[in-house]
Amino acid sequence: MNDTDTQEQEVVVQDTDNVVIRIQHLKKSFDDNEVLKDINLELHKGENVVVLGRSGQGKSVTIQCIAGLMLQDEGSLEVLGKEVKEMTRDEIREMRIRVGFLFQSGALYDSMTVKENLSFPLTRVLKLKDKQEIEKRIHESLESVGLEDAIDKYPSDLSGGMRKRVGLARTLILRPEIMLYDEPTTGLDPITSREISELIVALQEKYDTSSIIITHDMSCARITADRIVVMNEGKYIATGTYDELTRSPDELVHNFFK
Ligand SMILES: Nc1ncnc2c1ncn2[C@@H]1O[C@H](COP(=O)(O)OP(=O)(O)OP(=O)(O)O)[C@@H](O)[C@H]1O
Repeated sequence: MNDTDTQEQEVVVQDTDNVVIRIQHLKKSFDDNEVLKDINLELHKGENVVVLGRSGQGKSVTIQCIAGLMLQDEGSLEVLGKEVKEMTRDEIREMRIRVGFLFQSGALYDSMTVKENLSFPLTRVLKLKDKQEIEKRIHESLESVGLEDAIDKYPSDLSGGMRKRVGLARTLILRPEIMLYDEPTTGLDPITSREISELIVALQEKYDTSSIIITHDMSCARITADRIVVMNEGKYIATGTYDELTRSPDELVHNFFK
């Protein structure tokens, strides 16, 4: 092997280590509705990528494929070094612990208190039995979203922003390495939306997670994104920082930043 070969090999190894999600030529249709036509994306460790796109473009379908909730028709989707379609049931289960998914609704159980909502993933998913450990994790995760006082409340007693925070705490309690956010600020007023966006960044720094954030909220995109990809008609048509895309000559891209 000569010097050039060695250098090339080193570059490839570094790149692989750093990529936590790699999507190549992903395609997905529902009957004759071709939703994902050719999706390509690499999410690097510690990176926050925002996916922007008009309604119905397939942003949610993409993250549902990543989370193993939906199977693609074609293409490759590697999460934490493993091809999702080749994972066994146990591997999918393990992947869903390592990849946290925050749904638009926050998906809290209304009949349970905040504490019960948070202990649920610990006892059901992680099968933790140690009461002290469970209490410790619940307090830690509520503290990280600034909501320790809400521990005995029911979701119906909380504001929309507080419910989002509890949803975040419940996802983070499993200590995921990757976070998938489906429109985390939808339905919130601009100030609360800004607080949630800032919290996403603070938590990403605290727990060293990597994130994909789907949003229509340009303020959320500006605050959270290291990099933005713009999706249109089943493809990613542009990628760059918020500032770079603001200057894009492409009209479709530019329309988001007006
Ligand atoms: N399970 C499903 N069965 C059939 N069609 C589906 C299914 N899930 C999504 N679709 C279709 O895929 C397309 C993309 O939906 P998706 O929810 O991913 O869009 P989106 O870009 O996330 O939109 P929004 O921003 O409004 O949430 C839509 O036409 C939708 O009807």
